[in-house]
Amino acid sequence: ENGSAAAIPIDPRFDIAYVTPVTIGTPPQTLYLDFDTGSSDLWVFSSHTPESQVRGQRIYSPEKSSTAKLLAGHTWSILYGDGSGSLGNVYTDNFTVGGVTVTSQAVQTAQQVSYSFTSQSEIHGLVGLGFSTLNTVFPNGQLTFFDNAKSTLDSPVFTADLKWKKEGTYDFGFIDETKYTGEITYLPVQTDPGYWTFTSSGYAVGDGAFHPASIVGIADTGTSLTYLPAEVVTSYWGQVDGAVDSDYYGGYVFPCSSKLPSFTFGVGPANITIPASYINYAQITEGSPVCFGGLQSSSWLGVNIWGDVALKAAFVVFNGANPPTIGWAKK
Ligand SMILES: CC1CCN(C(=N)N)CC1
Ligand SMILES: CC1CCN(C(=N)N)CC1
Repeated sequence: ENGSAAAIPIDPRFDIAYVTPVTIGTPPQTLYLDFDTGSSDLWVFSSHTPESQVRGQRIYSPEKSSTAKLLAGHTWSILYGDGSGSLGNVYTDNFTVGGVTVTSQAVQTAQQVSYSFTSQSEIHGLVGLGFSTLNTVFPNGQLTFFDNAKSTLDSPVFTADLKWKKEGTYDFGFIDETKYTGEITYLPVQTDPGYWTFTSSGYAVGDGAFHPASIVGIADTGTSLTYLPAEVVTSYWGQVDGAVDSDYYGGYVFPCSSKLPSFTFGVGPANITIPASYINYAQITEGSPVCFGGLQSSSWLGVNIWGDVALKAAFVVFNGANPPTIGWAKK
């Protein structure tokens, strides 16, 4: 059975993250979760999360679900790139996204969440769509929703059609030809250590010359911005008057009134152009004349990340066949 579900920006001012409605258990409990191709744990705020750490989030209560089963003796603990994290225990239960149901999905219930999750009331947990090798459940790692659902889908794929300040979609099991233009260019995926890792063929700043390069990075729906090698981002921000890489603000900032160039990245013989508006990411605080860039340096990260700023410029196919590949199309 195939499915389709909304990817809803959690903030109307800038695309910090997208959430998608899911139902868990019997009777169904609806939560809005952050679908994250950069991790592989499915965890939720729950009746096991201390009240002091819950601030407006919906919670999953396994004790209210007739189909919930404790996965005895199993625990999990995860730390994300931005220092946030969570930990807890594990149940299996019915899990449905856009009409696709997995009847015994490992649902990791949070017993602790870090402050950045407590402070984000719109995110009720995460659905990891990375490779299951990254799953943190101990002593036995669990499968992602996609790995569990794959065999029931017409095709072992899911697609991301994220949008700038608008609702997009995640589709499961099929490729919707109405969501893209031209051809889809498929690239090989390196599945070790477990991200959707691919190699971009280069970049161009605005209408400038294309610079062939091999940029190894991950396609990551769970990261807001795009983080690329220092030489790439310095050549981009070098075209913007007043842009500086600010220690104080933690990245490239620029005068909000600046006219930004677009950014084009190569996908095999094809390319995707990120409009300037997507890179004019947000004012550093409401009403400030200083804006934070959507393109930042990856030098402190140790990995290049094609986050939402890049993904929302494309229609992206996460092909879970053997071997997996990743497809990119304009839209
Ligand atoms: C490599 C890092 C990318 C950002 N992360 C994520 N989307 N969960 C954490 C891992
Ligand atoms: C993968 C990301 C999900 C959202 N995050 C957060 N709310 N602190 C960061 C990690």
